[in-house]
Amino acid sequence: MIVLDGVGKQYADGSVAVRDLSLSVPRGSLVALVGPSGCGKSTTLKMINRLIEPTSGRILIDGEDVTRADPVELRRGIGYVIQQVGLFPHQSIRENVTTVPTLLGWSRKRARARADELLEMVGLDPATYADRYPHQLSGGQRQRVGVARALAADPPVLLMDEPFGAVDPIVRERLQDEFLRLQHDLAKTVVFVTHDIDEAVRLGDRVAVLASGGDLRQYDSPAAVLGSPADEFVAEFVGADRGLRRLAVTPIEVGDLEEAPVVRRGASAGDVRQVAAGSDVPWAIVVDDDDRLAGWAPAEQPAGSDAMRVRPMEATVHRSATLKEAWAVMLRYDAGWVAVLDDDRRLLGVLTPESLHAALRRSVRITEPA
Ligand SMILES: Nc1ncnc2c1ncn2[C@@H]1O[C@H](COP(=O)(O)OP(=O)(O)OP(=O)(O)O)[C@@H](O)[C@H]1O
Repeated sequence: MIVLDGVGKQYADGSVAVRDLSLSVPRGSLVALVGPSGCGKSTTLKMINRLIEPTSGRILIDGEDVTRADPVELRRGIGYVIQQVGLFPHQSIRENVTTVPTLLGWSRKRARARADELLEMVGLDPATYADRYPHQLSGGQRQRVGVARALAADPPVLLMDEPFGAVDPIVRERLQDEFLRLQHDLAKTVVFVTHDIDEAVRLGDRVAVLASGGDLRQYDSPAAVLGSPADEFVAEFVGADRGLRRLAVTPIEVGDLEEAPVVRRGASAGDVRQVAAGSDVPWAIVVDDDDRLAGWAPAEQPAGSDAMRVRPMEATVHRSATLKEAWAVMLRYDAGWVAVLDDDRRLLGVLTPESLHAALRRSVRITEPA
């Protein structure tokens, strides 16, 4: 756990970058510091690893005051990833990744094995990339190396300063996804600086919105920052389209789902008509004997045959999807509803535009401050 306790930084010229910031970052969670340019995000981050010395307050990592620690020792326990990666141009990718392990006196063999493991982990095949030099990589690949290097000595804490800021939006999204997957497995304590609210709500377990001078205006879950901004500044910063953004950070919950009329595979056209008549939709979902989705059947079945006509069901999402993904699927298939499935493609229920709206409202009620 990282605790900032009344931390401040006044530069020698008298300018105050951070006035009085208190914030706790729970162990294993990712906190995104977000705010407009010049509000003190980078200064705050650099005070944690003492690239900048605070002029007031205390910073504790697992109860230990960082200002009492030896700065070099301290930095070895803290991974640091910055936008312009800062790879050494004349060293191979493998050598870059093993910088800290080498400083720590690891054997060549162990450091090499670790580098290969990490390159693999960030999606770079070591056989292809380990012996290349930084200029032989794309911007996105260099950022991955930056992440691998920061993780090399398996530090419990990671500080990331706009790490994906220098790449185009599509690569950035891919890097964010990859990083989320890594973080899911590694559960580092991460402080992540960005000026991009979308990135902050996508990655952060919690989001800290800062105004000029490191003034903490809201520190909350992404859904709460978007759904109930603490003041005008936060509302403006998260944007007028925050409602749309909320879709992306609100997961589907089984309680949000509606029940749909269901028939088993092998049912007759008459069964479909009967089941649909008992509900207010002109269709039924078809499942097999294990409740797995098999398709859907329109209530209007061809005349003259009692065999049920089943159509393939494409508008589906996994239960781990967000409301945004569900909405996108609904639009893509021009469907009035999507089926929500578990890992075994068993039907959990359906989501309609109405239930989607209700789910969004629910998410704000839950996260609204008491
Ligand atoms: N060495 C310095 N001397 C004086 N003032 C500084 C110094 N470094 C930063 N500042 C000022 O401190 C304030 C905070 O800077 P900081 O880099 O922390 O902002 P930031 O929120 O990370 O901004 P950005 O998103 O633009 O990187 C700014 O007003 C900046 O001009």
